[in-house]
Amino acid sequence: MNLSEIGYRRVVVKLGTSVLTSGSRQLDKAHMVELARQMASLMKSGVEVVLCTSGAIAAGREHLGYPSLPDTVANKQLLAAVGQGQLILAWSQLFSIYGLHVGQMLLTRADLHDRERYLNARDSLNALLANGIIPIINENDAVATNEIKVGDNDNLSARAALLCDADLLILLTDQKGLFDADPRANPDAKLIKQVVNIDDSLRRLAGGAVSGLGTGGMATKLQAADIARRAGIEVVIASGHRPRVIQDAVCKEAVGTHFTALENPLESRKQWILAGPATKGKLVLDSGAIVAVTQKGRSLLSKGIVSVSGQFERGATLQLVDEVGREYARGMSRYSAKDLLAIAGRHSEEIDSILGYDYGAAVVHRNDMVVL
Ligand SMILES: Nc1ncnc2c1ncn2[C@@H]1O[C@H](COP(=O)(O)OP(=O)(O)O)[C@@H](O)[C@H]1O
Ligand SMILES: N[C@@H](CCC(=O)OP(=O)(O)O)C(=O)O
Repeated sequence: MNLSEIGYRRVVVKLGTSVLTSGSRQLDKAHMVELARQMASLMKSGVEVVLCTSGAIAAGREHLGYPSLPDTVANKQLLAAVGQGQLILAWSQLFSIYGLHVGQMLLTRADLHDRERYLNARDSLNALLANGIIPIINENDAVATNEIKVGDNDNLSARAALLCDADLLILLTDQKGLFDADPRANPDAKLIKQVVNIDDSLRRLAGGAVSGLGTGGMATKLQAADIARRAGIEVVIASGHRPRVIQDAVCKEAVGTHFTALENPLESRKQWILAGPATKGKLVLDSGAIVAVTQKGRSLLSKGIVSVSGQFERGATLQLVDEVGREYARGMSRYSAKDLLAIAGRHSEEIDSILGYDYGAAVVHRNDMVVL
């Protein structure tokens, strides 16, 4: 099957501890290599893959010989700190069999909420993918306190899917998908193949049960599915041990539980820009830039900026106005006010020599802009 005809460009695959350990106390490398093979084959067919992997705590326990440590946050951080190195080493070795490099990204909630860090994380992800390198994401457990923790990798993978503008999120676990009751407690539970609406009755089915080493159970997978499908991303929950599971999910075969996406991503991003944080400043555009932005669907370049007002950092939402103050568009700035004061009216190619760095030619990228 020709994957480009299927239409998925970018896929986030989340692997739970239950999949990586196959229910044992150690990383099941024989199984991990098979998952790496499937992901590598997608990359070679032109579908970009972002891997969100759990397993650091399990790998840390294994590496230290299963120490009997009290169940405290600090000890989990200790295990994650030891295990993350082992985990990324394993993935790096397994993907190298297929000629692929990996890049590690350890994130926390704080990185995804702060607009500047969000943009930086997004740029790193895109840079890795643009160079054919698989981004491997996990929560930065060793530094994350409860306030800044996402807390579970299901939610983290959904946020990563939004971050990289994926069109499919695959959550792999130790069950065939979402059942109408916890299959561990109810052997007669039935697989739900299609979900079009996530409501309280569905959330009740997800219960609170968690596999031996997992975090959150189906409840966090449903939260993740809801976040992703509201942003226009399709979601599949399936068994990480089903043969060809990743490839089949990408080929739209009936695999596990499929969640229909609600809206298209652009609409949802527009809503975020309009309903998100208050605007922090204004950019006055010249007439050419106004035509480019409002009629030609272009990004805003520094050349078309006449003046800058407000104090803001990279990532702030700004109003794009004309010389009499009429607002034409709103969008997220890739440069701070200080940077923009220096580069306004200048050609994009000069940015690096003026600032000593550059975040790309677009000051407000098309994808981060709403034309009013
Ligand atoms: N309705 C349900 N359908 C499927 N699994 C459920 C359901 N309710 C609870 N679960 C539990 O969720 C567990 C998977 O979550 P978790 O242990 O966090 O795995 P992972 O490590 O893959 O994230 C399953 O082993 C299962 O017992
Ligand atoms: N960040 C932790 C995993 C947290 C988590 O959500 O685990 P899981 O439910 O197995 O996906 C780790 O690497 O051990």
